[in-house]
Amino acid sequence: MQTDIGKKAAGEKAAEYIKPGMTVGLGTGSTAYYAILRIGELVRAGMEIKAVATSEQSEQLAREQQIPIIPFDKVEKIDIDIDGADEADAQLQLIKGGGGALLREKIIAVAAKEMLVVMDESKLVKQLGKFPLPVEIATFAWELTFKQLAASGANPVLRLKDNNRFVTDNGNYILDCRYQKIHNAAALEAQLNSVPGVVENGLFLHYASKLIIGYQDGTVREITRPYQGKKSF
Ligand SMILES: O=C[C@H](O)[C@H](O)[C@H](O)COP(=O)(O)O
Repeated sequence: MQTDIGKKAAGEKAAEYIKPGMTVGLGTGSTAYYAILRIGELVRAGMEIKAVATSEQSEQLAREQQIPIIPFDKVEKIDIDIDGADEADAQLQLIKGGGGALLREKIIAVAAKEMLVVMDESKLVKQLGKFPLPVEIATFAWELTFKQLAASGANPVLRLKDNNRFVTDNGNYILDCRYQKIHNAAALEAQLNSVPGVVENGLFLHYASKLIIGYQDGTVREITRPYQGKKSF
């Protein structure tokens, strides 16, 4: 598939930032997939790193690739998190969670010193919001959480998979909220977080330090945010 050329280029480029001794956050999705494959090659060639995964799917792939996954009580730092995005703007604000991994992804992104976002060119937008914003919610009385979000103008849709309710790795549901355009992402994030039953939202506003954008001709472009003094723990 042609778009995979861009995803592959971005994923493989991100792996170049990994140095021996690092602890690496492994993202989720079809672009992070290529980064994990490349990291697997580096590990099998002798590079010593440790990793944590943002989903069960990525953890399984990492284990297949012989990437050492460490338990969270052994994590002393996370040097780099490499993850995909569903949308990103030039300010490095993101929508994530198209694959349902947003909660674990945000926990790792917050903990990491650097977050490298890998994506193909189709994900770069002027304004966030065309991609429906994933909001992870508790299953308890989810219908009431749904109504609260609907009343706030979120136009939520309960995510399904094979005609059943989609359930995240954490046992929650996802509401895909259709805003079309998000004018004030920070205000929206605060509003969503104030609704009881909302576990996490897919807005990642302050975490990415670099976008690595892959193009269909196999080239990449990087957009870097000035260092913000982010420390792991
Ligand atoms: O929940 C999934 C993640 O946020 C993914 O990183 C995001 O959906 C992008 O995935 P992909 O690279 O497959 O488009």
